[in-house]
Amino acid sequence: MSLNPRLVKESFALLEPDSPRASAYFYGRLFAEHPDLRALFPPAMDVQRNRLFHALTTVVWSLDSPDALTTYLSGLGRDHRKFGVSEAHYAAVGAALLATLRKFLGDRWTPEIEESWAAAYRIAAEVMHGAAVADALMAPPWWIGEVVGHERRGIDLAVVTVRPAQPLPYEAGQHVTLQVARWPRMWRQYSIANAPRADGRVSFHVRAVSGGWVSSALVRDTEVGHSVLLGPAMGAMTLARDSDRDLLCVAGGTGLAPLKALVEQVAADGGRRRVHLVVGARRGDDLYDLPDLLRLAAEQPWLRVVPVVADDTSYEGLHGRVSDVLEEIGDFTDREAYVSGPPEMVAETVGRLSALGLPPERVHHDALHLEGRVACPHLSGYIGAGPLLTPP
Ligand SMILES: NC(=O)C1=CN([C@@H]2O[C@H](COP(=O)(O)OP(=O)(O)OC[C@H]3O[C@@H](n4cnc5c(N)ncnc54)[C@H](O)[C@@H]3O)[C@@H](O)[C@H]2O)C=CC1
Repeated sequence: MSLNPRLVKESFALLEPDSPRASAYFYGRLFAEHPDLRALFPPAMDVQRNRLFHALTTVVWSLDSPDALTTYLSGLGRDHRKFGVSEAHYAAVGAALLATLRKFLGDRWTPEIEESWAAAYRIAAEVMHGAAVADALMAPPWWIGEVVGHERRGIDLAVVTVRPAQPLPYEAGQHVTLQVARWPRMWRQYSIANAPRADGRVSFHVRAVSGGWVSSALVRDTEVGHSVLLGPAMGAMTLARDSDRDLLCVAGGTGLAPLKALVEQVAADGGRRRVHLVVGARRGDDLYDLPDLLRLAAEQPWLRVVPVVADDTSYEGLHGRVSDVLEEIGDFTDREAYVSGPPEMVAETVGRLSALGLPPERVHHDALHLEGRVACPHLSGYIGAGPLLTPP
């Protein structure tokens, strides 16, 4: 069986307009044929449905970038260990996926397209399963963590610090999935907001969003001493090892978390790169971490923090959306850029940086999609709840 990336992409583009119905059909068929698999997923499947298509989009559009695809799928495979996914599950998901594509493409489905999808799926499943097997030799499927800090920084925002019971390996800029005792099987993604610390503690910036069960529980019902579960670290928005360029970090809201981790990493590496950290918020009082950032900037001559507020005329400082003020702040064309925040803000900022002349390989982003947020089709990343494509 051979893989033709063009056929996979073209046929997937035909399916995209029908993605909500196709996703519902996929899960319906999967659970009808394998009722035992239902127990791996959370009771509410809304986030899950987006998640499947987001992951498929990432895989399909990365078919021509084998390294990025392998990194993504390996992370996914390691992450799926926490669901107790087995090799047989991969086969069940593969069959349901092909059945879904066949049904929704109708007479546009050809034996060549089927062959290409089967090959793509087989390769993806092998990478995910292989990474999971290798990971099982050295790491647990999930980590138990004790909440050791809980700071309310606003009506709907908290900085939550957790100490994992065992060492949790990660790099600055990565994210993990997190589960609270109150909502079993409901995993949500959060970036770790600090560079690795000697005592292993990890901090998260959490905004309680409407309809966000896990984020609300973390902000409103979590106290020091509570336990949470953490999945393995994932994501490629880490410091580019082969570059010593100065950095431009552009944050929107709690998207600040991974960028703060990168800033701390630059400090841990000796502060040899200049960093401009542009921090966007809707209102002045949404700049929930500004005192800490300004303290860091006062200590570190290589760091400049630029707060920007979009919707608050009483704010005494720079006004606008982060994507619109970059040119005013400086010329960043020779820098390595990192962008994190709401999907629309990431898309706008990435577009603006490209228009300003930054080549795409120097613009890093890792669109996270937390509860209640809609995926931005051309950005990579994946949503975290139950198993995804569960495994192939
Ligand atoms: N908590 C975490 O660990 C992480 C969160 N994120 C994402 O960051 C986002 C944070 O949400 P909130 O704190 O509620 O932020 P928010 O919705 O209050 O927005 C923050 C900033 O983004 C700007 N913005 C919004 N829409 C824009 C657009 N279309 N173009 C340009 N700028 C725009 C706003 O002007 C503001 O400066 C969420 O989407 C979350 O998924 C991303 C990475 C990590």
